[in-house]
Amino acid sequence: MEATNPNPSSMSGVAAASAAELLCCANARALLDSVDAFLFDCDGVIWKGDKLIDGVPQTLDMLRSKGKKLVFVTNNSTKSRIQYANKFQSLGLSVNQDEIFSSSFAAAMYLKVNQFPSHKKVYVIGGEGIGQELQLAGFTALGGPEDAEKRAQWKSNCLFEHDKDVGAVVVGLDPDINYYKLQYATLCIRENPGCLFIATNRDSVGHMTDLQEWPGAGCMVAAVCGSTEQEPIVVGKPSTFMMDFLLQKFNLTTSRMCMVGDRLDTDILFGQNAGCKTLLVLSGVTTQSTLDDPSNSIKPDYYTDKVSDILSLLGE
Ligand SMILES: O=C(O)COP(=O)(O)O
Ligand SMILES: [Mg+2]
Repeated sequence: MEATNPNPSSMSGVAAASAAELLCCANARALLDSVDAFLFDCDGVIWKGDKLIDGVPQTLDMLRSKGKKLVFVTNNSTKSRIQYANKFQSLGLSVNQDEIFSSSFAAAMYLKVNQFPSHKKVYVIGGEGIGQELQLAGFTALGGPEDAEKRAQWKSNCLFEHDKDVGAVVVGLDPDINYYKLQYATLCIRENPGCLFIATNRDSVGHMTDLQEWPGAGCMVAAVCGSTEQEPIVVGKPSTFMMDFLLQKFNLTTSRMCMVGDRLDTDILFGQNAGCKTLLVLSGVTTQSTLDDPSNSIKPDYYTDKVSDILSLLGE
């Protein structure tokens, strides 16, 4: 089975030439006038864990009232699109499932567009969201939350069995990762001929709760890279794989879109890779000093503290 990396160049980093501009009244107005759609990252932009960031509902309402299309693109794979729609609703935001693009959905769509055979199975290191999206796409998922309590046994004359029909391993954020899952995924990738290794994303850390950052999917992916000595196909940001779905769904032009995110190496690079305008918010994992550090080559077009600055700067 052949499958290609959806966007190999995206991992190398694309440096924007000019320095980021602080968002102000004048450029906020110009930005609003020059785009038809805003793509929002979620963790660190819309919410932190289960806590909404101040001013988000009013800002989204204002943008919608001006006829802007709003789309939500998250690398957090723990939920499916249906589960995300419920989360938005529980936070008082009315967002349709069709407006949400999660890396869990991207993993299932990657298999679909690459015609992954339906008789093959997918082993998952990750949360419920990946399994749900795989099922909705007609695939059989193994592992995930079901293997949360399993223990690998080191006993002589005892072979760790794995399913030879697993044709892909998907690795995402998994708070219940364990040695059993690592052995399972490793055997599939190393021993099942042609088995794909797909990563939902490689974020180093994220605001899984409102008060602090936690290890992201990058560390789960790194564990499997370590044991298999293979590099994964990454379907989440900064790969533009999800962008293709988004553009198919909504009739949008990338140069008239603005990606709003809190990470440089995923969100801002994703926006730049696709040819969108980019706005970094400092309400998540990136600090002003990281942005300004001479070693940082990823410069957004604009930056500001938080999403609701758009509202206040426009005097709405
Ligand atoms: O939680 C993560 O790993 C990243 O999620 P985000 O893309 O919504 O910021
Ligand atoms: Mg984020």
